[in-house]
Order: sequence, then structure tokens, then C-alpha cells
Amino acid sequence: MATENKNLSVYDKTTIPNAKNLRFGIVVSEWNGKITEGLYNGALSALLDCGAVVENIIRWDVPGSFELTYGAKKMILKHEPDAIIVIGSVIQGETKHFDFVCSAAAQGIKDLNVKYNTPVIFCVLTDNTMQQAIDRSGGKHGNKGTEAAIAAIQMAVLGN
Ligand SMILES: Nc1c(NC[C@H](O)[C@H](O)[C@H](O)CO)[nH]c(=O)[nH]c1=O
Ligand SMILES: CC(=O)[C@@H](O)COP(=O)(O)O
Repeated sequence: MATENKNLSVYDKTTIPNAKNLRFGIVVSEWNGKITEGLYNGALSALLDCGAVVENIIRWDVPGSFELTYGAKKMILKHEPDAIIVIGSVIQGETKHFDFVCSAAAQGIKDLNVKYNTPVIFCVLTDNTMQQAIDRSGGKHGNKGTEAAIAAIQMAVLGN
């Protein structure tokens, strides 16, 4: 189902485990900061709505989406949170750089999920235009940060 057919912010709170005893890390890319702040706000609001406490949520900022992998790895090693959300916004420019940044971020985060026992949730928008990014970070299609927060809670308790 494409995002245009699904609101990213909709969740049934009765089906989400209580997050009161869970610790989260959030690594935020500074590139396209208006977008990533919107994603962060969506993620934070959903975590708190589901019972998480702000004292148990650690935020680190990194320069761009390429650095999300390193930031998440360092957070795993330093804090061992129950789950990490990495937040980025990659928008197509004139060159192929978009392809390399998106691929590196996706592969790097996948590799962390394989190597470590901390779920790392991929909240990286990869958009053709700024409007697509706006629409998915609190706009008409909802907020992918909200979706990522719910996934983080679900993955944090998986198998418990
Ligand atoms: N163009 C975008 C970037 N580019 C920067 C890279 O992520 C990286 O910081 C740089 O190559 C140095 O290693 N990053 C984004 O997150 N979004 C973009 O649209
Ligand atoms: C995703 C990028 O790195 C991109 O926005 C950079 O723009 P350009 O491809 O025009 O250099």
C-alpha cells in the first residue's frame, strides 16, 4: 500500500504495549531540519502518548542521513536502549548523490539490526520533492515519525 493510501499517524493505542518502562534513543539528521524536526515531534508525541517518559528518551543529532548509522551504533554501545529511531530526510537533487545517501543509510541501519540486539527503526524519508517530505512529516499523509515510534515500541518488546 502506498503512503498516499494510508495515514502514517493513525494507530490503535489499545493494541500498543505500554512503553512506561522502555528506554529509547532517537538519532536525528540535521539535513532538511524542518522536516526532521517534524518527524521527531511526531515520534516523541507518540512515544509519550503510549506511556514512555521523557527521561527515558535520549536524543542525539548528526549532520546528515549518511551519519545515522554511526550515531545509532554509538548509542547502542553507550546506552543500550530498548529501541532506537533514526530520523532523516533525503531529497533528490541534481545528481546521483541521493541514491548513494539513501542506499547507505538503509543498508547501514539494516546491518545494525543484524549485528546488534537493539531494534533500529528506519524513519528516513527519501523523497523526490520537498512537498512529498512535508506531506509525510505532519502533512496530509500524516507523520512517519509517529509510525516509527509505534514500530519502536512493538519491536522493543518483541519476543518478551
Ligand atoms: N543531500 C542530503 C544529505 N547529504 C549529506 C549526507 O547525508 C552526509 O551528511 C554527507 O555526505 C557527509 O557525509 N543528507 C541528508 O540527510 N539529506 C539530504 O537531502
Ligand atoms: C541527497 C543529496 O545529497 C542531494 O540533495 C544533494 O543535491 P545535489 O545532488 O544537487 O548535489
